[in-house]
Formats: sequence, structure tokens, C-alpha cells
Amino acid sequence: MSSKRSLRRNSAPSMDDSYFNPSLGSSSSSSSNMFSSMETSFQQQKSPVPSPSTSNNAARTHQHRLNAAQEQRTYRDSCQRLISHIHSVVGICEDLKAANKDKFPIFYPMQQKPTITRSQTLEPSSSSSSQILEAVRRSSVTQTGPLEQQQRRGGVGRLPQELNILSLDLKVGHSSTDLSSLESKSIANLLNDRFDQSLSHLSKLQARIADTSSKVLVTGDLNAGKSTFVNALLKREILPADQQPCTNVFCEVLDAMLNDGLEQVHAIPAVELYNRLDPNTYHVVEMRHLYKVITEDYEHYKMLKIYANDARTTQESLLHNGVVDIALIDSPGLNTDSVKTTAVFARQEEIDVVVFVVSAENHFTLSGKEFLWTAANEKTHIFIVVNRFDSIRDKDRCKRLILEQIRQLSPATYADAEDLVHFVSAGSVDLEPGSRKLDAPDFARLEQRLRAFVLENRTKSKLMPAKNYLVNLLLDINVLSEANAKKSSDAYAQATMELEQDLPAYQHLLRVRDRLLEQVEKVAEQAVSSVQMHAHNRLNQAVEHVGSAIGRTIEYPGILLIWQYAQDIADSMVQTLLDQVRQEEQHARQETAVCLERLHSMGTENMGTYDMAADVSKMCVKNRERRVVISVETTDFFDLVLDDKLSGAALSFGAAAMVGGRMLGFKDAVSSIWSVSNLMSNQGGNLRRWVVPIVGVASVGFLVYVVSDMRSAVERKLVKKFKQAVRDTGYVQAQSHRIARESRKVLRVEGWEIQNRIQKAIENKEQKRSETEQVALVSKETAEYFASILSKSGLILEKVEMIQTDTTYSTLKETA
Ligand SMILES: Nc1nc2c(ncn2[C@@H]2O[C@H](COP(=O)(O)OP(=O)(O)OP(=O)(O)O)[C@@H](O)[C@H]2O)c(=O)[nH]1
Repeated sequence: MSSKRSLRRNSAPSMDDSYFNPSLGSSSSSSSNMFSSMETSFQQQKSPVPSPSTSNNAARTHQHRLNAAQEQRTYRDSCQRLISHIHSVVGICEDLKAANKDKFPIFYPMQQKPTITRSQTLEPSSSSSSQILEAVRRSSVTQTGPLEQQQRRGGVGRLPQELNILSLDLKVGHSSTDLSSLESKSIANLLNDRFDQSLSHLSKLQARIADTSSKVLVTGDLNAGKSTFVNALLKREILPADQQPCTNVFCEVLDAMLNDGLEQVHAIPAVELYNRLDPNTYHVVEMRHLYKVITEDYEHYKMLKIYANDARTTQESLLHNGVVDIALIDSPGLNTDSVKTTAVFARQEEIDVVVFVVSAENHFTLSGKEFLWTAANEKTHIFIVVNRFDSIRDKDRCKRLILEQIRQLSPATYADAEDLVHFVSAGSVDLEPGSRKLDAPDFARLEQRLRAFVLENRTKSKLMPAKNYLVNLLLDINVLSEANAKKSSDAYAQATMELEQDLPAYQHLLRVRDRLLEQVEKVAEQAVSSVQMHAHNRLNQAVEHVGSAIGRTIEYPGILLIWQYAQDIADSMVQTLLDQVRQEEQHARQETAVCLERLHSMGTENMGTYDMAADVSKMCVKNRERRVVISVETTDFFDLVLDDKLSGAALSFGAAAMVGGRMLGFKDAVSSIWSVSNLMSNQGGNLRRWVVPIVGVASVGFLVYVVSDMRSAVERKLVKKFKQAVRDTGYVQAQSHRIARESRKVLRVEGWEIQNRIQKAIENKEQKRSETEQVALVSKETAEYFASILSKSGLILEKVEMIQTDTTYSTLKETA
């Protein structure tokens, strides 16, 4: 800048060329109108009939005016572009903030040691993740071209530790908080705080760009004539000037138009809370009491805003001329107490220009030097006014000495000393209202240089901070977006791979379920059928042979106790069958246990070890009545199985046998009875005499026969009766069914266990797959989201970087 300025120094300043010149300006207060009218008037201005030198001057003047108009257009264009980009970035920040809060919590890349190269950081970790990212980028940034363009735009591939505005390097006390120890939610909250801060700063920057006014801080040593200088610039005695140090508070003089045209002083206790529209944030002081507030009541206030009407016309006005409105801030004189406060004040971004007023009589004091040392580092160029030059006798010597001091204190200012260092007498400026007296040329020149300097710094202090901030913020957004897009696309690739790898196992599990359950059912049913068949056969056999053991197991107690004997036989048969049923139950348990083992091993083969669920000991435990009950009846002792004829013959035979004292065979007895019968029919009366004894003998014989046959009769009949009862009740069928049912019940428990386990395994797998699918889906959406943010912010960044913020000062200076 200094070299540029040195070159420009050759062009002679012309007061007439100033576009602040009333004759050229527009009466409109709108800056845009001003710009347009300036341009039009420059273009429409007709050259007088020229002499060669006047012709050259006119041409140069014309060119300067065109340049100035161009500068204004460029500035206005840059402002508009920046405001529009700030809008877009605000949108991105709000979008990211909302996403960070609800949908896509932002992953904050922790600081890593830069062991990888920039190009390596751009290499995606897996081909599929890169494909998503690339596909998303291609689809959303078709006009931006290949990835390299994005890299060139900046941000992409930057290391996380290069985060600037959105950096979360938290300092608590003297030590840095370890971010890795924070939960992602806390980090998301911290990031949202950063977004809030950025949004608030963006809104300030936007307001600042939109604001056409520029702030000039006037500072300097005590009594150097700062207030006098401000009054001289305003051509009006607004601030009190005194031989005694009197300015004790920062006093900002602004155009009364900014206060609805009202001349007022707002005495502000807390500057950060000041809102002109909220009277609670300030005290209104009348202009005539300004001196009192500045000199006596200053302790209550941090700042005074003095809304004043400019004494001059719009075009001459400093406070409000339509192109750049200047607010002048008079500050308390520097001393050891105030130097730091003023330096901090001067460092504020909204201060466009710092004017340092030094008394030509006193040169720089220690405080002044200290201020220049610190402030010069921040603002680089300081506008220096050497005041009270009228009281110096040896002016050249004074100039030499002061310039030498400036060379040491602010080399940049020294390099442009012709423009930035002015030796004037502010006290000599005519402040008479309505006075048409021209100012001394050196003060008029100072004023023009100051206006040009403000214009130059307006770009620096308004556009450059906004541009730099936007660039830094967009670079940070790019870093975050790229890290998040990459992480999400990696997660998507990982999830997709897991799903693919897991698919065969899942399908196998489904097949196993169908096959295994079918096998389990089959094996269990086979076992149950076998148990049932076995029980059926064995019980049938037992019933068939139920009487065979009677003689062996029950002792015949004689005819007198034959009833008891019959009862014992009945009980014995019942017990025998019952024993057999129990044996079958036991057998069924054994068979079921064997089958259970088989089922269990089928289950463990496919699902790993687990405890058997079924318990065979629980089979057939219910104490149900399983007896075949038969009751002993009198008829059970007589077995009259022969038909009537055979019975009668038997009886005759029995009687004859008894009478004859010997036993006859059954055949003989029948023929005897037959012959007796014939005889009776032939001989009538003779035989009748024999009937009674014969019947008697037969009866006795019958009785004897019945008694002697009673034991076997009861056995036969009870066995027969028992078998009949078994048949009638379907006992064997029922018992074999029951035993089979019990077996099935137990086997089913194990079957269900297998079914449940395999179902659970499938459900677990499905649950896991569904979670992984969800991860894949969210990761894909997240990757797409951040890739689109990356693309948007990359585009904006490219445009922001193209915004011109370097004003051609020579144009401004020469036309000013
Ligand atoms: N001879 C002469 N005296 C001046 C000039 N400018 C200011 N003064 C006088 O210097 C004294 C101090 O002026 P101020 O404007 O109050 O100085 P200041 O720097 O604002 O003072 P503080 O704010 O109190 O530090 C006044 O008496 C002015 O009249 C000048 O150019 N020439």
C-alpha cells in the first residue's frame, strides 16, 4: 500500500475535482441516487473550449470523475454482493444449527496430528463412500466441475485444527478443555453456540455494510485541540473547547437526521445496551447542557451521542452528504489512565479511521507514543493532525522533528505523510454561522484527504472484515461439512457392507428355521407314535393275559371265603393292568427322554448351547383315576354257559351219577336221560313214581357240581367281566393315547424352545439388520446433506473471494 501511495503522490490534488464539491453533488440524500447522479453528471459535463493545458486538466478531471464513479459502483456492488452472501451464509448457518439440533448432529473433527498430506485427506476411505460423496457432489454441483475446483476454493481438505470461527478450543481458566471427553450432545450444543455467535456477528456485519456512515475516532494528547478540530470539521461549535482538559467521555457527533431531525444529546450509561428507540437505554440532555455533562456529570456515562445538524449544505456536509456520512468521535485526552481505554476503542471494527491530534507545541507525549504503538499495529494507517501550528515560529524545524517522530512511531503513516500528516491550526477555522470565508488551504486540503481516507478505509473497515469473516466462516463450514460428509459416507459404506456380509447368515437362519422345525416336528411325532403303539400293544397283551397269574398270585381260601377270593381276583386284575400302565408310563418317559436329547442336540447344533427346557419327570404326574373298576356279583360264581337241553341232561347226569355212587360220563348221562324220558312217555304211571327221587338226586348233583365249579366259574367270569369292562371303557385306547399325549406335551416344550430360540435369533438378526439399515439410511441422508452444504458453501466462498475490497485510493485521493 505504501508503495502504491508513494507513486500516487505525484498527482497533484485539486480541490475543484472533489466529488464532494457542491457543484457536482446531488441534492438527494440517498447514496444510490448520489452514485447515479455523480456518474451522470460526470458523463454529461461538457468541456469548455480548451487551451492545451486546460484541455489536459479537464480530460484528467473527467477521467478522475469517471474513476470515482466506477469506484462508487464497485463499492456499492461489493456491498450488495456481500449482503446477499451474508444472507446465504446466515441460511446455511441456520440450516446447520437446526440440523445439528434435531436431525444430523454435527460430528466435530478432533484435532489430529497432521501426519497425512492434504491430497491424502481427500482420499475417501472406501470406494463406496467416495462414490456416494462424489455422486452427491456431481448431482448438486454440476456447474462447479471437478473436485479440484472445490479444493481450490478452500476448506476442502483443510485440517480440522485449522478451524477458526467454529473452533471449539475451549479454555477454562488456564487449561484447555479436552473435547474428546465431552459427549456428542455437549459438542453439538457448543457448536450451536458458535453458530449463534456467528449469526449475531453476521447480522452486525450486514448492518455495518448497509450503514453508509463511517466512524472517525479523534484522539490525541490532552489539550491538543481535539474538540477544536472536530468543531472545525463540522464548521460549528458543538463540543466545548477549553484550555483546561475538559473532555472526559467519548462524544460521538452524528447527523441529527439519524434522530428524526432532532438535535439532542443521548447520555449513555451502557453503550452495548444503547438503542435510540428505547429511551430507557439513555438520558436525553439538551444541547445547551452539553458542557456540563462533559465536564461534570461524565462519570455516570460511558458515551455521549450528539445528534447535531450540520451547518453546511448536504454536498459540503461531513455528517451527511449521501455518499459517505461521517460520525466524529471526540475522545478524552490521552494520559496513563485513558490510553488503554482509547486504544481498545480504536481497535473496534466499526472505527473506520483514527485521527491522532498532536499539539505542534508539545510534540508526542509518552501516552501518545504508547497509543500510536498499539493502535498503529491494528489500524496500520493513522491520520495525524499536528494542531496549533500557528503558534510555532520555526515551522520547518517543527515539521522535521514531528515527521521524524512519526517515522519511528507509525512507519506506514510516515510513508504517506503527504496525505496522512497535516500541520494545521484548527483554532483558526472560521465557525461563524453563514460565513462564506474560505478555510486556510492546508485545513481544506486536510479535510479532502480525510474524506478520501475515510472512503478508502470504509472499504477496509466495512467490506474487508465482512469478506474475511465470511471466508473464514465458509472455510470452517467446508471443513465441518467435508468431515461430516466423509464420516457419514464411510458409515454408509460400512453399514451397507455389513448388511451384504450378513445377508447369507440371515438367509441361512431362515432356511434353518423351516428345516429344523419340520425335523423337530417329525422326530417328536415319531417318538410319540412309537410310545403310543408300544403302550397300546403292551396294554392289550396285559389285558389278554390278565387271568393267567390268578392261580399264582392269589391263594384260594376255600368255598366259604369264595366271595373274598372273587374280590381279590378283581382287585388283582385291576392292579395288574394298573402296573402295566405305570410301566408304560415309565417306558414313555424313557423314550421321550431319548427323543428330548435328540431334539436338544438338534437345537444346540444350530443355536449353540443352552439348557434343555423340557423336563421329562413332569410327565404323567397327575394322579388321575386310571383303574378299570369291576364289582363282584353273585352271578359271577355260577357259570351256566350250556344251553337249556344240555343243562337238563347235565343235571340228570349229575343225579344219576350221584345215585349210582359213581360218576358217569357226560355222553352216558345224556343217553340215560334220553331213555328215561322215552320210558316216561311209554309207561306213564310207573315212571312217575321215580320222578321225585330222580329230581332230588339231580338237584343234589347240580348243587354239588355248582359248588365244585364255583372257583373256576368265578375266575372265568371275573376275567371275562374284566376284559369286557376294559373293552367297554376303551381303556387301552385311552391310556395309550394319554401316555402319548403326555409324551407329546413334553416334547412340544422342547420344540417350542427350539422354535422360540430360532425365532428370537431371527428377530435379533432382523432387528440388527433393521438398525444397520437405519444407520445406512441416516448416513446416506447425512452424507448427502453435508455434501450439499459443502457444495453450497463452496460456491458462495468462490463468489465471496471474488469480491473486490481493494479500493484504488489514488482515484479517491485525486478526485477528492
Ligand atoms: N493557538 C491555537 N490554539 C488552539 C488551537 N486549537 C485549539 N486551541 C486551544 O487549545 C485549547 C484546548 O483545546 P481543546 O479543543 O479543548 O483541546 P482538547 O484536546 O479537546 O482537550 P481535552 O479534550 O480536554 O484533552 C483551547 O484553549 C483551544 O482554544 C489552534 O489551532 N491554535
